[in-house]
Amino acid sequence: MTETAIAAAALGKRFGRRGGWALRECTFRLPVGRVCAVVGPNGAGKSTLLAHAAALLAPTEGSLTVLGTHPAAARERIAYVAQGKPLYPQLSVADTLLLGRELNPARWDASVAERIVAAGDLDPKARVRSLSGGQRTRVALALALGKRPELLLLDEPMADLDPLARHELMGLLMAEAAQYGTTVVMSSHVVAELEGSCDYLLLIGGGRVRLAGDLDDLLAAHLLTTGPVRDLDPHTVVESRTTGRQLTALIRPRGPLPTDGGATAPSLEELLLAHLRNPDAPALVLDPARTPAQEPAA
Ligand SMILES: Nc1ncnc2c1ncn2[C@@H]1O[C@H](COP(=O)(O)OP(=O)(O)OP(=O)(O)O)[C@@H](O)[C@H]1O
Repeated sequence: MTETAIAAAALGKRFGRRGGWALRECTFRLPVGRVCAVVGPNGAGKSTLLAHAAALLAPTEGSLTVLGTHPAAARERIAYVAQGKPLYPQLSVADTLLLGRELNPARWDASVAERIVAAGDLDPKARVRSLSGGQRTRVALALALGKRPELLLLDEPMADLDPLARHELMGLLMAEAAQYGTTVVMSSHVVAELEGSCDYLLLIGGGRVRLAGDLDDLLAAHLLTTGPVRDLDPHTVVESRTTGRQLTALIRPRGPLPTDGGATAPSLEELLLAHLRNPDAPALVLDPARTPAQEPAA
């Protein structure tokens, strides 16, 4: 079994010859068995990246391998829940699960799929077209998890679920992933949804990788410092703000810190917001094979 779930090397995608680049020079590696959050502003390229991993799009330049092979060759071992949760509207819930079984005869786990559907009080005879957005999400997740995938790709999976359903399905997702060692790659805008469930982070901005690596390593590579206004050299500054004579900054320390101020580890939200507010901050891509990882030149 391969150790790498997804490896991108200088991956670039351009829609049409004259279109802009949706992804550019994306290089990162996601080890298997991790729960990876894909984060970034609207239009950053998250869905485009997930669609490449699901073999629905081909790179314009560079390459992407999934579970050690070409994405198309890994299709059987992958489940993908796209943003619009496409399902057959005319099929009933029960027939949708039946189709899941027929399409995945060697892998299908009816018990998990039926458990997910039953927990939502869905009538198995109800047609998919009659379901609410959140109920459709539940069926799409049942179909995806019933496949017992090695890699589960979820594009904003929880967006239309109510808080209770979100909590329940995230818990179930994490339990399934832990039990079967499933790699989960999940795009989301909701930091609270990611905190406590994801252990790997991929932040994309403007089609480029801004942060990639083990979440704890990325958090440990940053410090939130406060103190008198000063030159922050030689540290890498992601964001700095001055209030009166006080300077607050999110930095990647390089060498000793000044002793006349405070420094705390940032939360995931502080890390993300600082990078989102400062799209020109240098990227940090940590190679999972190397610890401590080196920060590439900006
Ligand atoms: N089929 C397409 N044809 C042309 N341009 C596209 C197509 N799909 C995506 N794009 C463009 O590629 C860029 C990235 O889009 P993508 O949907 O991957 O972003 P995203 O990060 O998933 O955004 P959101 O958070 O809004 O879902 C955008 O500029 C978008 O307009």
